Amino acid sequence: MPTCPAPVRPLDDAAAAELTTTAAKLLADHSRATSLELLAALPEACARLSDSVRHALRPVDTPDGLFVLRGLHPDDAALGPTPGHWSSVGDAGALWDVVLLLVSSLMGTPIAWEGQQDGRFVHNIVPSPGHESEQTGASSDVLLTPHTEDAFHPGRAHLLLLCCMRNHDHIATTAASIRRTALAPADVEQLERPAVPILPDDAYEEAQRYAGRPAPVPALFDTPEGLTLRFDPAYTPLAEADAEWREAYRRLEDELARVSVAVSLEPGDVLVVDNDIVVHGRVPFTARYDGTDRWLKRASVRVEDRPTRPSAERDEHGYGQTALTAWTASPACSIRR
Ligand SMILES: O=C(O)CCC(=O)C(=O)O
Ligand SMILES: [Fe+2]
Repeated sequence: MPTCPAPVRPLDDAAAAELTTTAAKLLADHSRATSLELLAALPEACARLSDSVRHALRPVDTPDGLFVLRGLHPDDAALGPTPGHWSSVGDAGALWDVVLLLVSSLMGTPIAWEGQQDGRFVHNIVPSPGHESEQTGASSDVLLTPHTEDAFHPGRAHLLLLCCMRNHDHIATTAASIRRTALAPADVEQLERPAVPILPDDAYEEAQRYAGRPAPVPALFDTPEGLTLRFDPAYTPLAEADAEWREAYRRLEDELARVSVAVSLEPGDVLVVDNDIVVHGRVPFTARYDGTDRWLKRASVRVEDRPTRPSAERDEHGYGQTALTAWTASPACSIRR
């Protein structure tokens, strides 16, 4: 896999300063990055940002289905030690939560899940003791298998944003674009057929207990701009599919592996991934557990009215999970802060 394969969108010093100053002011006005009032203030704050920031955050515009925004510079010492678990992050790196929320809001609407990381709109991805072999962001020893983020749910993000706080060991995120694959038309046709469901991943304990019948979903969808995909083999009961579908799925996995790139994020980099075009994962690594581990902040963004998904998704139950959106999130929602 090539090591520096993603299109880089540079952010000049003035644009970077604009984002961090705006974020610092929002944080000073609302005291916490998790404040609902801060979320509600994001659109107005974004409206005041310059064209050069806006230009850097134009939609993903290549078949790579991703880009790296480069030019932000977190102060490693000021961040403090990498927490050992998302639940102990507290306010660490809160300025970067707000920067990421601003970047997200320029591209769409940030979303959160009540059932994940306490309903926070910015998740912290850190290796955690006891979780080394899971298929979640908290793992380390295992390859995090390429997946569509929140593939089990019709309300999943259109864009996934990963902002790097720290990555001393240059641990790569992997990314594979369906638009770079060369599948036979017969395989595409097979995989456009809803054969098996995608089940909630281990980050959603409540959804995993949902009693409703899972709906079979297609892995591929044809759009005027090209194919999109919904893919999470680790949570797909492949044995329930017929042989033809399974074989086509295996060839899809092989093609995605063939075109996969490894993106090692530097502190301050924001990787923007189109969740309809690209599956992402992470290479295995040995966690340090000494306060200097890799640390990413993650946001999920909806971009409404994109013709990238089959309309049948609207009838799915989503295993009882509902995405909360930043502008309409209100204290009535049971977000714990
Ligand atoms: O650690 C990474 O690079 C990616 C982890 C992941 O899949 C995620 O945060 O959604
Ligand atoms: Fe992921």
